[in-house]
Amino acid sequence: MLTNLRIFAMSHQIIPSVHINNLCCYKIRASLKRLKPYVLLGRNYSSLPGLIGNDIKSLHSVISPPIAKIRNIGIMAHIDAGKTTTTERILYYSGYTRSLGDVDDGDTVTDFMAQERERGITIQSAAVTFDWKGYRVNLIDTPGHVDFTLEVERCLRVLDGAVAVFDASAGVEAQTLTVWRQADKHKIPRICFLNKMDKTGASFKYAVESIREKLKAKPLLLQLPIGEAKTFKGLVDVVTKEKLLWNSNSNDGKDFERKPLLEVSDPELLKETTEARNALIEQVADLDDEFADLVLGEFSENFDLLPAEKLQNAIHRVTLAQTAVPVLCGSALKNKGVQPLLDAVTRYLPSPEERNYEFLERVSRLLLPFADQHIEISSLTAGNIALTVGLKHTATGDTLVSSKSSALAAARRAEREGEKKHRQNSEAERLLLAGVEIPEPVFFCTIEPPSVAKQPGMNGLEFFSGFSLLLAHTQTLKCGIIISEVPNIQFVYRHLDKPLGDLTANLVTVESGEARPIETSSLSESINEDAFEGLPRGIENGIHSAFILVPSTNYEISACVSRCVQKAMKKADKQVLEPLMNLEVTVARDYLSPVLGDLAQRRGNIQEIQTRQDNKVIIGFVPLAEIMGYSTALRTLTSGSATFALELSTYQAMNPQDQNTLLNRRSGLT
Ligand SMILES: Nc1nc2c(ncn2[C@@H]2O[C@H](COP(=O)(O)OP(=O)(O)OP(=O)(O)O)[C@@H](O)[C@H]2O)c(=O)[nH]1
Repeated sequence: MLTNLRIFAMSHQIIPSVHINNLCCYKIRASLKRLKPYVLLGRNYSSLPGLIGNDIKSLHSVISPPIAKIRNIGIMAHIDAGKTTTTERILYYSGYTRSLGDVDDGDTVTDFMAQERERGITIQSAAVTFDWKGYRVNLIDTPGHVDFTLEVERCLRVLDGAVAVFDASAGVEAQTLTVWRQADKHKIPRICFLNKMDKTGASFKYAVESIREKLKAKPLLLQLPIGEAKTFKGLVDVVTKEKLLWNSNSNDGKDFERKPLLEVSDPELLKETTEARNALIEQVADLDDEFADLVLGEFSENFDLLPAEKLQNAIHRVTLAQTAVPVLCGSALKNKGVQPLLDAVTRYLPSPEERNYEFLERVSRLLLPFADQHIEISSLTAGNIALTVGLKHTATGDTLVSSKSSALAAARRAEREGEKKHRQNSEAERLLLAGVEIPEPVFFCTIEPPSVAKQPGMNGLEFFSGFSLLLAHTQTLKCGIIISEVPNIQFVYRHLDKPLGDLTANLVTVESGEARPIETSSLSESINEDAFEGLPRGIENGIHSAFILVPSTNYEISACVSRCVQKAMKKADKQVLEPLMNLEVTVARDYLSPVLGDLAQRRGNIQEIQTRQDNKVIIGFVPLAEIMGYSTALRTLTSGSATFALELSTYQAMNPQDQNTLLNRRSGLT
């Protein structure tokens, strides 16, 4: 039996979680003989779903729900849209917790790292499992901060669906676009939740328009808000034509009433809802042939007679096909709209069997995640997310198989499928699980512990597979967010111990098959034998480093080659290209001038200043070299009220003056 796991590594504890998908009823059997559930209870948790005390029988129902009843979802958004707050409400209403956690009080379940609680932001993804109306939901809360884009990417790979949370007063923001594109890449069906409907400036219409315009998505309005900002008190279910009002005496939002809209009591709202429902039916019929046939046949005369269930089934198919996105609204903080969101998750997002995965794997030890707590289990049905421990050599992006022969069989099948180029959803696509796409690195440095004693603190970095990933994470480190585990960043030059001989690098051009020397560089110190083992790599590194102006290379060979290329470039007409970043800064009107002034000093090129509710959004470009430490500067300039997002745009030619300054600085002249 060919097996296949998706590894989802959880922080630097090196606990990869495993997402097992399968169309049929295979089971994973762990080699563990003992079945010993252990749960470390911290905050006020209810018993885990289906688990009463240490009842092992009920544990089986915990770990073996039917695949059709499983939802593996992620919550994604721009920073501060309210993902963690929404997740907290979800956990509370599902009975997973008995008290409401608050980001602002630093006691949420999913933001369990000390840094997360201190800063009130999500840094690493947390997975939790709970039940909702007979469904098993595995949920991952992902970070919204631009520095942790990679963390979002590795989560998306294991999800079958996602809830995109928006701040209803801001609509689509810079980082929303990034995570939306990532979800597009992994073909993840989505639901939009317009959160913060209670906030001053909240606008349902504005947020929906921004989804249409900026995300180029087709919003399906499944709800309408009753009131906005201060007057927000509930919502209308457009599909069933019911109003949902939250009891103002209920602090936790658990109690709400669902009533049909009536002509006598709500004539205006009923009219508005009927119009919205008719528009929704037409929109879905345009996207789903089966539903179009139904609507045009039986119900063409009167859409009111169309049963809600038929419409819901069609919305599910459209969501799965990703031709449109259901839009819901609410206020997580004020405890409104979260239960209908959960209903929508189970109703519209796909189960694992509706996605195209087929294989599973034998593993030695399995754990079910409950944020920072884990329960050990012996087996797990396909379609779940679980953790496995002790895999020393695996990293994010790896695919585990049960044996070499199954891996070879998979590779052969993938190859065969690869030849059939035009087939959609090919077997190859299903066999070769998507890797993590690492953002292009923009910083280069080497990190070393200041002493051997500090080495264990850095072990977590090993888990980031590959050099470039480490570089990508350096960006995070530079921004000063995960500092406590990692020592200071320094540029490090390596020395070789055993002298062997001198090295000379010659740079030549080859014209009509004839080599003509351009430049020569010799190394004054001697190098040793070992250095020659990595000769091709060293040469490549040297040329690379000469062009991109990194401060150091790994080996003396590289240094010599680099110097040679740099000398040749000095003689030539050279043009330095520097990384240029797309920048979007959201700032309160009062702080616009100082922020613009600061950007001018940073060689910023402002393209547009938009008005978004009470805020101004500055959109433009800025050279990466000028934006170092920007988060601290911006915080100081705006008393911490502004946010910004950065993304590599392109490499642009520097003007002669800036280029001279840079080259002089690099050669130590200034
Ligand atoms: N008015 C209002 N504020 C909210 C709502 N939901 C969340 N907030 C506030 O918005 C801020 C950010 O909330 P979080 O839940 O941490 O947002 P997040 O998206 O998880 O943030 P990151 O994980 O850092 O990206 C907090 O101060 C919340 O109290 C809401 O529905 N209404």
